[in-house]
Amino acid sequence: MKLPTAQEMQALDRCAIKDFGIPGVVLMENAGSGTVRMMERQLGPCINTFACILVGPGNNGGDGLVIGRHLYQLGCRPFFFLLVHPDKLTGDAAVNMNIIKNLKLPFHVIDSEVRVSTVPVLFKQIESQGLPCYAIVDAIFGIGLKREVEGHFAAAIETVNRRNFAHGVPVVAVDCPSGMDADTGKSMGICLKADFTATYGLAKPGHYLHDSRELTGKLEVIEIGIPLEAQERISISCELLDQGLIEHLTPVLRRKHSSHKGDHGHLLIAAGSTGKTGAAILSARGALRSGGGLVSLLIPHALNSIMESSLWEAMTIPLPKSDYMFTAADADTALKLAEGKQAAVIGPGIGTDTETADFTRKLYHKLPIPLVVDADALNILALNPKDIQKAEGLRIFTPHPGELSRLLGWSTTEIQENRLEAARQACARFNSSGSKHIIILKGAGTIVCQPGRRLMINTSGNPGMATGGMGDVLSGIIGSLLCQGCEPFEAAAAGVYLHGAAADSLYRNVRVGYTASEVADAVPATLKTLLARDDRFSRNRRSTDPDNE
Ligand SMILES: NC(=O)C1=CN([C@@H]2O[C@H](COP(=O)(O)OP(=O)(O)OC[C@H]3O[C@@H](n4cnc5c(N)ncnc54)[C@H](O)[C@@H]3O)[C@@H](O)[C@H]2O)[C@@H](O)CC1
Ligand SMILES: [K+]
Repeated sequence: MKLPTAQEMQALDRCAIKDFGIPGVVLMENAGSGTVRMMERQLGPCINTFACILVGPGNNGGDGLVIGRHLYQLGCRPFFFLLVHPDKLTGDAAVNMNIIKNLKLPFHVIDSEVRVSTVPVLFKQIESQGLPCYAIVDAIFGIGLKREVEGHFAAAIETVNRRNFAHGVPVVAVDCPSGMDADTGKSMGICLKADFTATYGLAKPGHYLHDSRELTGKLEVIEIGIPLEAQERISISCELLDQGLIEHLTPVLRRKHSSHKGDHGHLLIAAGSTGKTGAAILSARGALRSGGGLVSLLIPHALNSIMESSLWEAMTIPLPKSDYMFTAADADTALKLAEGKQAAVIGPGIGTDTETADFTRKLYHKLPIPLVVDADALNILALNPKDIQKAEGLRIFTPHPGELSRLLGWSTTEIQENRLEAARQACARFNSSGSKHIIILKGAGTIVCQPGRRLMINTSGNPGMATGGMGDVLSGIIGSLLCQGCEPFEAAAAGVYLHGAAADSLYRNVRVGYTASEVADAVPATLKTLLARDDRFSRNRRSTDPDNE
């Protein structure tokens, strides 16, 4: 699914109205009626209840008026709380206000902080008439929010968030919770906390970024009649990364019956130092568990026995001049060992010693094959970010916000509040003209971005993943997908989705306490589930295939 920014969504609306002749008021009617259908699906029938509808100054408020009218049709009594004087509403919102007046439906103007403070009292008065409250509808601001929320708007949002006057009453947000920046998910001073959000036409990036899950609640996309042709005319760069990506795992999932290990790629991993040998093991495990044919692990020679005893399936290559950490004197050997491999990973657990930094920089600049650049390798590059553009082969960077902060010189808060922009900036800075290095900005809603390509926000994953070693596993998964023949962007995106989906399979039984190695071990079953869900892979299966047993 495409995720338009506020500006792109406005362009889509305009295109539907101007190019296809669909009146805005029709789109608004569809938005409102669709939301009421969603409410009845989620909350049950609304007959013999009342609803409080907070109406803002723009078209989001107009949607709220339509919602109230449709609830009324179904036997619910709507009470409108207008945050602007009704005479100030314009366009389609004014059309709908006129209908509310003609129907003589009750409304209260709460256009000052003092008036907002009367909302709980009015609520109790309505309640005392003997009807239960069905829902509070937040139609204050949608994608037209322009600045920090202040004054009586902020007071109204705070009143709903406190909800001490309406315990247990569900809050339904219209398009996005008021106060949320639809592009970034950032709260603009204050943001309403919804239980459900009905968003129109397409979801927006903000619904998947920052802390928006807590603000948005359960999200549903309501079809409002914007023609698909309009989507083809408006360029939308951001997309949702979901299981639709499975098709890009074709090289991994479709194996010839006669395939052998040499058909599934050979990955080189440079990882580990004293105290961080686990990072190397986890990266190799991620690679092997996602179907990699062969994995060779470069390791400082004094640590080799640990690797040999822990990793049976990977080959370890002790580097002779590196004792407990990688040294520059082994860089040429490592470059030589990369010959014949399809991809490499560098960084998990290597530390940032100056010798290791020289070793890493040499590999980073000289390796001609695609290289996943992770963890300490990113911290090493951050010491001299200007050099990042000078690389022989394609690079896939996998920073978490802290690592990207060092690379970009932004604070982690700035990155978290502007995750899409941070990923775009990194893409611009790390690429020179013609290069296609990929950025994976990790965290809730991991972003995958490549110049001239799509920008994707991941939907898989859960808070249980916030524990050591998860990133090491991801680096191995992506390296392995590269080796198996996935295109770089697809390897990055599908790898991110697969990693999160494997963790989600564990999260179904436990919330916290599962480990990175368990996530790696969950990858094969996750791949099988993804395969089973996708018809393209189940078609043409023969009765003798193991899956049919
Ligand atoms: N044809 C369309 O354009 C459609 C629009 N729809 C709805 O319309 C919404 C967008 O409508 P608008 O563009 O009117 O925008 P909004 O209704 O989101 O808000 C804009 C209004 O709020 C004011 N405002 C913005 N930030 C403020 C702040 N911080 N403090 C105080 N006032 C502030 C603006 O001056 C303007 O009056 C969508 O989110 C959606 O709910 C839907 O009805 C579908 C069709
Ligand atoms: K809203």
